[in-house]
Amino acid sequence: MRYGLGPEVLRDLTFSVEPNSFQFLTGPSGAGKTSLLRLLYLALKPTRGLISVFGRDVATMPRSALPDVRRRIGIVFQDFRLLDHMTTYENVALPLRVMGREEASYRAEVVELLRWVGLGERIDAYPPVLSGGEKQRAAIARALIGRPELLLADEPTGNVDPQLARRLLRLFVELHRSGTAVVIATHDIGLMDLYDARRLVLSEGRLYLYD
Ligand SMILES: Nc1ncnc2c1ncn2[C@@H]1O[C@H](COP(=O)(O)OP(=O)(O)OP(=O)(O)O)[C@@H](O)[C@H]1O
Repeated sequence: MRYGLGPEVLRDLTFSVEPNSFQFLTGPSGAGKTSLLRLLYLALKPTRGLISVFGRDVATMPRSALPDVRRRIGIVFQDFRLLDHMTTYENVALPLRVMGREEASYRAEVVELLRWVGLGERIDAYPPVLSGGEKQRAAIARALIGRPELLLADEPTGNVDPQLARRLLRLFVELHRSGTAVVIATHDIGLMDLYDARRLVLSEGRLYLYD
């Protein structure tokens, strides 16, 4: 992967994320973690090389197939990407609304998840008035609500205190136990030490696997 005429950001990577697996993706700032997650989310195309997602080659996938593939992926962006004109509840419920579900069938589920991530009091608040940590938890809840087959999370505990980080990690582990493949990009060694899992380590554009 390279951006424009810049240097190669990622090179000679070979790995797979197995269904129902759990892994941390780590490496120093600028090592390419976000780029790798964006490649897996099909938000970027590799300059060279082959990526297949859910068994389909990304290079030959028609644009029309993208929404279906993305619906199977939950993603927590580093900058949250919440919609400011929707309440916390509406942001989190959005993936279910897009799937065409009736509100009556999911309202309780959304409220329960919001309570779980500690946003029970912020259900009707709009993102501009949320703190960084609250936005992060709303972004996590939105990524989890559709029970995706693959969860990609970019520094999902970067804005919360260590106690809440542990709680969120537990949520990711539970999701994994219920059948989701989880990839968590993080710098936080303390967080990784809390859960014995595979580590994908990026360094100078290359990937080292510690199973
Ligand atoms: N849109 C872009 N255009 C040009 N270069 C980019 C772009 N996005 C990222 N890069 C470069 O690619 C490299 C990898 O960046 P990336 O954001 O993937 O790293 P990261 O490991 O996620 O970093 P951090 O931990 O700081 O978020 C960096 O050198 C960065 O400057």
